Amino acid sequence: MKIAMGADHGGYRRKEMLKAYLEEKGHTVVDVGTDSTDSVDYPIYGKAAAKKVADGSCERGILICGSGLGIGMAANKVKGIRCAMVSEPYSAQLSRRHNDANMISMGARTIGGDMMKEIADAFLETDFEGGRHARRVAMIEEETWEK
Ligand SMILES: O=C(CO)[C@H](O)[C@H](O)[C@H](O)COP(=O)(O)O
Repeated sequence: MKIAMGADHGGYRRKEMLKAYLEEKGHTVVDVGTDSTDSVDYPIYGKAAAKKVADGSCERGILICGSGLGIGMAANKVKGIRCAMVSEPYSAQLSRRHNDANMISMGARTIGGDMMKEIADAFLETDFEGGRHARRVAMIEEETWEK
């Protein structure tokens, strides 16, 4: 699978580790940076990776910052992106089964490396169930929505 990856300085080392793991498993990673632990602004990398997923050049995206929160919020501002902020594999699996998430974000300051690998595997190996969930995902994607 072709996967967009992005991180800020807080997530840089984990991104490198996870990129190597995913490439070893046969995935292709499109790395939008950052490329060091020098301080940067996470929205740049969250949005850059999200655009790769939104324009179809990557099938999924994985983001890492200090908490996993801000970089995921930034990604979700890009139309067509459903980025789930996750910290364990079951939520990653459900984000695919029920929400058709096309990106996840994780926190390097809260999640260990081995757990990140398990989360990434769950995210990448789980299919969307469709059915009633497709209706709900379509509602998320509506431009305007009234109760
Ligand atoms: O999600 C974040 C912010 O909402 C991330 O944790 C950032 O990595 C964090 O804000 C970076 O903080 P720093 O003190 O500038 O390293």
